Amino acid sequence: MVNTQEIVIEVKDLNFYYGKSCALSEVSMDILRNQVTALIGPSGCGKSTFLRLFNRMNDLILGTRVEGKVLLDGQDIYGPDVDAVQLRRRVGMVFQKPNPFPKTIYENVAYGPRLIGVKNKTELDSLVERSLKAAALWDEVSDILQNSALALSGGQQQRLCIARALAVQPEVLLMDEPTSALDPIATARIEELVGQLRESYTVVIVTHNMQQAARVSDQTAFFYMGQLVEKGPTETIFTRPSQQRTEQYITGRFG
Ligand SMILES: Nc1ncnc2c1ncn2[C@@H]1O[C@H](COP(=O)(O)OP(=O)(O)OP(=O)(O)O)[C@@H](O)[C@H]1O
Repeated sequence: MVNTQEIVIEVKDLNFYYGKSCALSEVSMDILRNQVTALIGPSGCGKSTFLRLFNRMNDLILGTRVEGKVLLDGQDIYGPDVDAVQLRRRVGMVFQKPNPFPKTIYENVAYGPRLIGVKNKTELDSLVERSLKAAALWDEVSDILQNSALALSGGQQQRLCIARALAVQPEVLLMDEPTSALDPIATARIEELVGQLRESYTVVIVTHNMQQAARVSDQTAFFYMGQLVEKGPTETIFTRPSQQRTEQYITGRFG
């Protein structure tokens, strides 16, 4: 039985800067294992910046600076001895627009495992199958694994990107508006998939769509102008938020 109150990521007194501009201020938050946490808030409030802290993607942007701590399983991921490439194996990411490599479906999923040294064909085949099954794509592609990934539909490409992220067996999966480029049917499939992923992974998802946050997440965090206004069980945030600003946002009074 999974302990759903176990903390996987702990953020403490975090400030984040793009040059001199402070994008996140004094944020402290726990992310619970095997739960889906949604990050919501108006455009520019810092959701994506916050998400990208967890796999140090912001490091790739020149002039950025982090103060405070981000602990993954108790280890400071901004510590001097942390290898960001290793970290990104443990904390996978899926982006707004599906971005498969211009390779076969099989190669897209096998890419990560190959990079970390999996060479055995049987082992690779089984990892590819397992990852595609976990991403709810196997039934649609098992006969066409050698076809180009670019020939798949947008929704299938996004599930392939999820399979690619899962293939290196991460602990945490970050999703930055993963359905914003998809039609309603493809969106519904990804939402259903997110619900299944929580059984094996911890998911943190940025979404502009409040109905989506309400449908898929266990926990919701509301950000406003670089600050965490409040975070709690999704049902509570959407029915009895403790802050007036949260209520105004979720009832559509500002966006
Ligand atoms: N690469 C960057 N360089 C400088 N400032 C940035 C950069 N990326 C984001 N910002 C600024 O940081 C703040 C937070 O941006 P962020 O993209 O995290 O917000 P967001 O809530 O995800 O917005 P959206 O919902 O529009 O994607 C904004 O003021 C934005 O202009």
